[in-house]
Amino acid sequence: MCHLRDCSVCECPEHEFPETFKVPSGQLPVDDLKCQEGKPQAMVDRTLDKKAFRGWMETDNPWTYDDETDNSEMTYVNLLLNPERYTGYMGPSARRIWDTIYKKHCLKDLPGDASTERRVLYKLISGMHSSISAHIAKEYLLDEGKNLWGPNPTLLYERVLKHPDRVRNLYFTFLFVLRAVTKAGDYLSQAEYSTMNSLEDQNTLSLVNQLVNNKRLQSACPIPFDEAKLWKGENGNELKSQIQLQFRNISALMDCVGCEKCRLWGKLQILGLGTALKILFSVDSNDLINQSAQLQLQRNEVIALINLLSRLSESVKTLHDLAPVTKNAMDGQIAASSLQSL
Ligand SMILES: Cc1cc2nc3c(=O)[nH]c(=O)nc-3n(C[C@H](O)[C@H](O)[C@H](O)COP(=O)(O)OP(=O)(O)OC[C@H]3O[C@@H](n4cnc5c(N)ncnc54)[C@H](O)[C@@H]3O)c2cc1C
Repeated sequence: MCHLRDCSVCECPEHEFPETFKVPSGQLPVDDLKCQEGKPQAMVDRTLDKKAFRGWMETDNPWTYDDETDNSEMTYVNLLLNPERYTGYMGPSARRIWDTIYKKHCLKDLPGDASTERRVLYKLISGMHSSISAHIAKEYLLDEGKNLWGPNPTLLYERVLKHPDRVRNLYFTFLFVLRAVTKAGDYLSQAEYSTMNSLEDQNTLSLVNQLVNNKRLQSACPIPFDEAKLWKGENGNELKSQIQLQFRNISALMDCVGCEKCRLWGKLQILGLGTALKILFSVDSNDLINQSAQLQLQRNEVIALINLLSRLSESVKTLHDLAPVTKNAMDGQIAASSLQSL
């Protein structure tokens, strides 16, 4: 389905796996009574303290297809070595995935009276789609023989810039995810970023704090998205269950993406969106006291959320950087075709 080597994912060699993330084979789970010989005093005290972050949990996310907990088939990949860019994945297989998402899951051609919530789901998927297209356009294989990579402004124009709704949806998704990250700010700034590499871990924590406590960002965009307005209708809960099911189906569909690297980024970004949905719609915004107590995230969810925000913000920047170049290129093409038709 993909004709390029660039479609494959390079996994981290064994020695690069963070020690703390390794699951030793054959080890009994910590709460297995057999390994504590049935002694109650040997049980781990799991009382939760008042801090926002209370250790990594394996809590179910109602928005995602549940395979994000550690299992033996999981491996570690360095995302920096596997950038999201052009892979050559296209044609009927890729088209079928997008079509299934939009058509089967009733996201496209929404009737005029479709609920705001359904529109939100459509915009989130469309925004993520625009972002994927922007990354393909930013790093495109211009000459396969020479292995020459660079921007492809025409592709960006055709797939994103020419469609103002796709641009708007990218901004919408960016703001939605930004709101989720800032709402979970307390939790994220207390999470354990422990990989046994103390320098990297300190750096990660410092970067997370800079992001969630960024004064310029807070004043420029105090409430990027107001989630309190949703699910207020008569059938709010029923609608939420329906939309959760739709999103879970979309999340499961990511396993069918026939290009390894696209699947990696597709799954990661859908998990990031599912995490944003969980933060915004599983935590009561009015209950400030219990807000942090209600939130439980898995390590993979945090990784996916932050990476999704990074992808979306890079895509917004790509649009800004390439839009003028694109305009010149398109003006040139239009001028050339007008000359031809004279
Ligand atoms: C999950 C996933 C991840 C992928 N990741 C990569 C990748 O990393 N690298 C790579 O090279 N390819 C990737 N692909 C393939 C890529 O997205 C395209 O499918 C492929 O490049 C062919 O593009 P296309 O021009 O046929 O249009 P597509 O992007 O396939 O779009 C199909 C149709 O969807 C509609 N559409 C397009 N954009 C939007 C939007 N923003 N909002 C609403 N509707 C829209 C249009 O009707 C369009 O004709 C991925 C595909 C999937 C499903």
